[in-house]
Amino acid sequence: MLKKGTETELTIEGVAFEGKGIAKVDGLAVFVPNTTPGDRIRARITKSKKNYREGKLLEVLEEGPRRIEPKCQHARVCGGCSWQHVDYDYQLEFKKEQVRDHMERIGGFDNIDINDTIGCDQPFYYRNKMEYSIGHRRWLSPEEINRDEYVDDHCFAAGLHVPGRFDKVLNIQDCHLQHPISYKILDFVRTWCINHDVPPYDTIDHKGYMRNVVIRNSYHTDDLMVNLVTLKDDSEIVSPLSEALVNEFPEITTVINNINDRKNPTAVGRYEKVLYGPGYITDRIGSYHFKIDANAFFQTNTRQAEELYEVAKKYADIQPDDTVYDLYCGVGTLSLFLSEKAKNLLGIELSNVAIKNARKNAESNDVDNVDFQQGDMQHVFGELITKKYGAPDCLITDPPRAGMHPDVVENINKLKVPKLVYVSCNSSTMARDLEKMSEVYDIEELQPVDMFPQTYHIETVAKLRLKN
Ligand SMILES: C[S@@+](CC[C@H](N)C(=O)[O-])C[C@H]1O[C@@H](n2cnc3c(N)ncnc32)[C@H](O)[C@@H]1O
Repeated sequence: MLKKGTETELTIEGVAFEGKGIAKVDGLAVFVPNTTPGDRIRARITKSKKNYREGKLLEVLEEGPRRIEPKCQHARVCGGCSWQHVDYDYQLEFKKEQVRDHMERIGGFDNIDINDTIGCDQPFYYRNKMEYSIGHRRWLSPEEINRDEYVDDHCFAAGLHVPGRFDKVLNIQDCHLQHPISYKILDFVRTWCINHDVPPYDTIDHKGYMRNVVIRNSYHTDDLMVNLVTLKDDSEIVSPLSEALVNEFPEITTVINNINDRKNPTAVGRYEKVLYGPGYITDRIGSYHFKIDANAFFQTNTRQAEELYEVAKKYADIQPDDTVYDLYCGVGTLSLFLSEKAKNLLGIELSNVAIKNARKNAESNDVDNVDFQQGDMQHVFGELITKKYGAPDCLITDPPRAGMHPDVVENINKLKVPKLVYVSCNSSTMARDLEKMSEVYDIEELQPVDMFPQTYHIETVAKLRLKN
């Protein structure tokens, strides 16, 4: 039954991990992306595992009540927004239920209260950075694939990689994630390169020239950066392109050229040159300003980062005598935001570059009650550091998707911190960690915040207090 390749009709009953719709056939789960509860669909089974199947949506026979028409023509193929076909209120409801499911199933917490998800005022065009790829082969549309004749996919393709395919680029015509000027700039670069015989990067043979176009814009100011990532250092190509861009789009405030001659498909070059303007943009989070260069980390949804930080600040309830720890502090944006009321704050972070930026950010904002320590949390955070900086009255932890190392969790338990705030971009690992902390700390409140509308990702802030 339901072998790979079988075509079948299914009714979607719920939503599972990564936002895929779930149907049940004789008790067996079938996961189908691009579907929503209540949809009656025709699907092809693409993966047959012992306990589940995966399917590909072929046709929606009857639409579920929460299905809407995606805004973007690329929505079903592109990896950028997997949830554009779901009405935004339902996205928020689902995200809350996903946190509940993880807390119950993984954390073992029953009947837990979870606040309604804080939604994004602007569920489209919310990103302040897009990293577009350039390739020599484009992704074909389903109609082209199903045609009986050969379709040549070689071209100057500019857009986004289809999930799991790094050799082909979806040649996008529009995008609803960043301000519309972003894809207009991309379109201009594509046309200019085609007209001037500038070759796209060939991922297989490691040849060609143009690799990425990265666009960063500021939310609070009018700064706009275009970063042209190329395989070679050739100012005869890139300088006239930069001039043409600035002439066409007076909104551009700086143009950078990152030269990446490595095979690694990153948009971070071995070195960079400033072609126009100051070489960075500036933005704010709350009242703190940040100088953001082409490769600096910065929260990608500025407005919603402020919402998230406000929740963390409220839950931290910092008092003037408090020593605060900010674990996994990145470039110190949250640390600065929280430093205002604290006696002192220590940020700890693995990345050397991020720590250097955190120190610079503190200096340029005249914040002198913060300190930053570089190192792997598992080894740095513990008795030694608390002897040096004092025991924390309040601790914020914002780990990567993998959550915290068990030794870090154990140290937090040993420290018995009066006020604890856990910020998480992955509620399943957060639930796992909170379960290990449940003998020492009580969960007082859980707040999901939607940083990435049109995707299944959800950020959650947990307020924890030491048990009496
Ligand atoms: C979710 S981000 C934190 C973002 C930051 N709090 C902010 O608001 O911008 C997680 C951070 O953890 C850092 N990180 C990852 N593994 C780490 C480790 N083993 N030790 C210390 N920091 C680590 C990453 O470099 C990253 O900056």
